[in-house]
Amino acid sequence: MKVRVHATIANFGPGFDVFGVGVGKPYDELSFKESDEWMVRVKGYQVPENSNNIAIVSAKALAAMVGEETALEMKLTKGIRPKSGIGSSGASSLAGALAMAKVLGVEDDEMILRAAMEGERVASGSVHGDNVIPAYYGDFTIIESYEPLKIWRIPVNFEVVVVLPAIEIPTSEARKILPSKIPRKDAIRNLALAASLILALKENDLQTVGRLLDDRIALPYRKQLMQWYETVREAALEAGAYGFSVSGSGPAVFAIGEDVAQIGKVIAETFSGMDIKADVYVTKVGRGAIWF
Ligand SMILES: Nc1ncnc2c1ncn2[C@@H]1O[C@H](COP(=O)(O)OP(=O)(O)O)[C@@H](O)[C@H]1O
Ligand SMILES: N[C@@H](CCOP(=O)(O)O)C(=O)O
Repeated sequence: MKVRVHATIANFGPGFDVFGVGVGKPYDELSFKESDEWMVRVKGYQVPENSNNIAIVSAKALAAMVGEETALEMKLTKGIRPKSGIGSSGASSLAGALAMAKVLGVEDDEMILRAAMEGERVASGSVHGDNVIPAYYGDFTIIESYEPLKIWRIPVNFEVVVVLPAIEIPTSEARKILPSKIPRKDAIRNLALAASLILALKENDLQTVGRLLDDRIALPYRKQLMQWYETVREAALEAGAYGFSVSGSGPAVFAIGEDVAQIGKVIAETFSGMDIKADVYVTKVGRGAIWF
């Protein structure tokens, strides 16, 4: 049995820790079977091949929730680079939870998601569901609350380009640098951007969605980790992007527009001009986890 879990764009502009959406590539794939002892083998990007692998962490969390001590033998094909900003830890966490759910016959969405978030807790030092939740559903998701877990879903299916520069930004580091308080005017601005973006999304008005891809909660502070941000953003907009922003905690960036392939090419060329190699993923949003 195999499960494929796609990358995600968390935050999606003004929705820090609340908005997220699944994208078609890259993705992790996990094959698994019940076993007498825990084992994970990894191909692709290197992550731990022991109990520190968060696919094991979340699989164990799900088994514990139902009082089982089942172990799995897993083979992880790691297609999403860690410390990328496109939900690498979230994808593997969800894959592990889904694997255990399949073996134990658990179909409760909330249980699977909460188990997956335990993997995120280990990877990033805090529980945030804005990778695992959109990775599960694929839809554009809005997390209203965690207790109780209340999620709003907006089906989406538009083109996006994700560009991943050869830079690493651990999510944990990108969260540590955030202030515990922000100016009221910035909170109000983000409220306005987020509410307006949801309405534009519901109307499939992508030009307006693009215009609203700003953020005053995390981006102003994280730019210190991405000195290149404004240069790349300007190049994307000049290439015709409706909007551009950082994916998750970065360094991956994304853009929407008429010709996302051309926009992605220009973004990669801009990085290249700074001697930074970048991978370009021209894909679509709205891709959730799939069994095959
Ligand atoms: N299966 C896994 N997939 C991704 N990261 C893993 C996995 N197992 C352990 N890790 C560790 O979790 C951390 C994930 O880093 P993080 O910055 O959260 O990635 P991302 O921002 O891409 O989600 C890394 O230190 C990585 O080595
Ligand atoms: N809301 C989180 C999202 C982290 O996403 P990742 O893909 O960088 O792990 C944050 O901004 O810290």
